[in-house]
Amino acid sequence: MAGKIVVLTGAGISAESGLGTFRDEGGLWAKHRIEDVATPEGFARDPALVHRFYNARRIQAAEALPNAAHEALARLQRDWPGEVVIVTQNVDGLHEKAGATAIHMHGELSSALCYRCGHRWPSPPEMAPGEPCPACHARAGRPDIVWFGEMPYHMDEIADHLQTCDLFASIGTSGQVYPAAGFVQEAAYAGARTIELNLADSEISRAFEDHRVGPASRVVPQWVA
Ligand SMILES: CC(C)NC(=O)[C@H](Cc1c[nH]c2ccccc12)NC(=O)[C@H](CCCC/N=C(/NCCC(=O)O)S[C@H]1O[C@H](COP(=O)(O)OP(=O)(O)OC[C@H]2O[C@@H](n3cnc4c(N)ncnc43)[C@H](O)[C@@H]2O)[C@@H](O)[C@H]1O)NC(=O)OCc1ccccc1
Repeated sequence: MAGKIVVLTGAGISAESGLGTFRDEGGLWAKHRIEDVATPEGFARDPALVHRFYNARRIQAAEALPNAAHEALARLQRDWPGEVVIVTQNVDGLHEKAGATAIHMHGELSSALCYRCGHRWPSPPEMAPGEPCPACHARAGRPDIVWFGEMPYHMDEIADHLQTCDLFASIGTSGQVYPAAGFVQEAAYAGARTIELNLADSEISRAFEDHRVGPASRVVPQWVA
């Protein structure tokens, strides 16, 4: 019986598609204060600033194309005789553009959320403060993104997959943000083999049995083949 594979992806898998990572040279967090643009407190303080930040990323992501790493994972998900679950920290839609399905634990740029009634709807390219909710009509629209201090999405489903996978792979993530950075321990503890594919060592490289170092567009297709 072919094993079950869980693949965790981070910003590094989309870097070669032209979408900046967070912590690398000239990354998003070098240009923006996390407290201002990626916390509920920052949104309450200055929603216009937060919308500008996500509007720019939403337009960039809409124009971006998946690279060979996204395509290789879509192929693996299609052709592997066992189950392949992609859990992504990314808010871009590049896994889906490559034909794969992914669990978005930190939300999606293409979705808007009403913080009054919880309704979700396809986000307009540009959101503005007081975005009206099409369900309750409150002017309470926000980017459907998990900010720091907020509970990530689909955590129960993800926990089940980590408990039942035979192989856990991590691609393009620095391992600095929890709970995602703790997934390798959960999977290893449940008996899974573990592999990290990254451009450089991460905060959690020691937790992995196997490593492939290099750009995702090269090492992921090689690993899948
Ligand atoms: C800074 C850190 C210490 N803080 C946290 O972890 C906090 C607090 C916290 C919780 N538990 C803890 C335990 C210890 C310490 C702190 C905490 N966590 C939270 O607040 C989380 C919510 C965190 C989510 C925040 N939102 C994001 N993103 C959406 C926004 C947006 O996109 O704007 S986080 C964001 O940063 C994270 C890290 O980014 P990466 O994707 O890894 O990117 P990065 O730039 O860092 O690294 C890129 C990597 O790629 C590599 N690379 C570059 N180019 C390539 C290339 N070409 N090929 C291959 N690899 C490449 C580089 O070498 C590098 O390694 C990702 O998750 C990403 O989504 N919520 C929460 O904990 O809720 C309660 C809770 C309680 C119980 C159980 C569950 C929950």
